[in-house]
Amino acid sequence: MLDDPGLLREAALVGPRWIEANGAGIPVTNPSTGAILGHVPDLGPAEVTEAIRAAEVAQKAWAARTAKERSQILRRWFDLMMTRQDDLARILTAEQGKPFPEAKGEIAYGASFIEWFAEEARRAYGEIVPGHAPDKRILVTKQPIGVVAAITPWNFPNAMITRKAGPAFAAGCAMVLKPASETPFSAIALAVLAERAGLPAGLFSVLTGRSTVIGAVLTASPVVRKLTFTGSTEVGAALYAQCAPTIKKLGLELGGNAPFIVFDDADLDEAVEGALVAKFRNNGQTCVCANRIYVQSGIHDAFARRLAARVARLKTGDGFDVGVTFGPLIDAKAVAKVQEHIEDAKAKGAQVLTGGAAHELGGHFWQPTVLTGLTADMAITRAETFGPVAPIYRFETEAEVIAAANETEFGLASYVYSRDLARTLRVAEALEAGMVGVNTGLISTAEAPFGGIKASGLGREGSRHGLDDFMELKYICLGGIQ
Ligand SMILES: NC(=O)C1=CN([C@@H]2O[C@H](COP(=O)(O)OP(=O)(O)OC[C@H]3O[C@@H](n4cnc5c(N)ncnc54)[C@H](OP(=O)(O)O)[C@@H]3O)[C@@H](O)[C@H]2O)C=CC1
Ligand SMILES: O=C(O)[C@H](O)CS(=O)(=O)O
Repeated sequence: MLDDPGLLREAALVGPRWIEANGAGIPVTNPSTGAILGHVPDLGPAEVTEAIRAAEVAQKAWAARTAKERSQILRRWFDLMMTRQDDLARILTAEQGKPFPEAKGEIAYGASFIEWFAEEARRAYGEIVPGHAPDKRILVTKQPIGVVAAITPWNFPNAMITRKAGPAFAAGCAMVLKPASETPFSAIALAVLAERAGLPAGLFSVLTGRSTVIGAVLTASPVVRKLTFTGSTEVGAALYAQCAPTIKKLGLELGGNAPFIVFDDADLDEAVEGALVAKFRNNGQTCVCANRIYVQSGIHDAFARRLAARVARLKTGDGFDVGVTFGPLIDAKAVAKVQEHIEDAKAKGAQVLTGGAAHELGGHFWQPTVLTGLTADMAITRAETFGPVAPIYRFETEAEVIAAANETEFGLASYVYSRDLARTLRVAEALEAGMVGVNTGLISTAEAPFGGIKASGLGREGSRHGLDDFMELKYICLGGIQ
């Protein structure tokens, strides 16, 4: 099914060498059909150590190259990703389930981070600061952190890797990556293309196997100077603690519980379209998804009716079928969590406007659902659903909805719809979140700093700030200048 079959490798990359699964190891299944797509090796501590050592050697030579050379290789990697966009999307849909057009969109989004940091690579400027004494001069330079470990999730199996690999390689770092067990083939295909682009051997490893085994070696190694993780807050906190003894720099992109706020004066059609994107992109399996939809009383009923009608017209099915908007959820555990949130809400008084039950296709498919009559005491209010459920809450005043929106341990994304400029700025400034979408439900782009506060994480990915997260400032004090 691929134009370039060499992109689908049942193997892991350990430093310069590929280790084949040879039909054994960890099976990778298609969440839509349950079919086994292939296997990847179940690597142990020895291979992780080998990858770290290879990274340490390769990183020094890589950092010694000019920024322009690093930029040119990253640019070639971007070009190869876009040339093979369809194949990368086919692999992604097969192992993650999202509809093929949406998978193609992720490849373009993921590639945009390599393109962006190919450009940023040549902008790691330092400073010369006026000295504090006549005979002193102050130089401030930037140097790569060194060997970086990355651990990434299954929901964006391409973009969550390139959002880290782009700045890491641009800065002059090496990367040892452990992708999610559900979606390793997207990561392996990226490594195949990186080799073709000229990324030096040993600079980029892709390790497959048990996450606790690989994570234990990565977090304990003093050679690994940074851990960059995207995934749940629970795992992020555990990794944070595991990194403490070696004082690593950390990048944590964790869970979310985004409020989506619609005021009476909002454009109704725009707010409904924005809610559709913010809630249902990737079947709701996105950390920036609208997890709570607050609608002011005056527009509440019209908004709820419109959103439910819009959702009910969309198609659920296999990601390769034409016209499908909603693919499967990633696994049975995800389906159970969606069902649990809906049943708890209904038991506490919520009403189902559309959906609300498993899809007739069975398996990991769920009917896209819109609920009204939600209240603060429900499980869906406190926890991230990570599925196609739109819970609508009614509110009266601005003060009330800001308090409700901020009543969460998370602080990643948030959204506000209003045509009152003063109000949108007041609310955007008051929301406890790293990112705010104003009259839009789609905010993620390589040009902007992506990240959260509170239990949603540390650091930013993308933008001109993203490169600094992979660099160290070095202060050089020149004395004796008479
Ligand atoms: N802030 C953001 O940008 C994003 C946040 N997320 C959050 O992630 C969650 C869903 O993704 P999900 O993949 O289930 O998250 P998990 O945290 O379960 O897994 C993420 C990654 O961590 C690995 N992992 C799990 N446990 C350990 C461990 N003890 N040591 C080392 N590695 C470990 C997993 O490996 P394995 O697959 O082998 O278990 C996977 O590669 C949601 O909460 C979502 O909000 C997801 C994407 C983006
Ligand atoms: O939720 C995630 O995994 C991503 O951060 C989603 S996004 O970058 O496409 O918004």
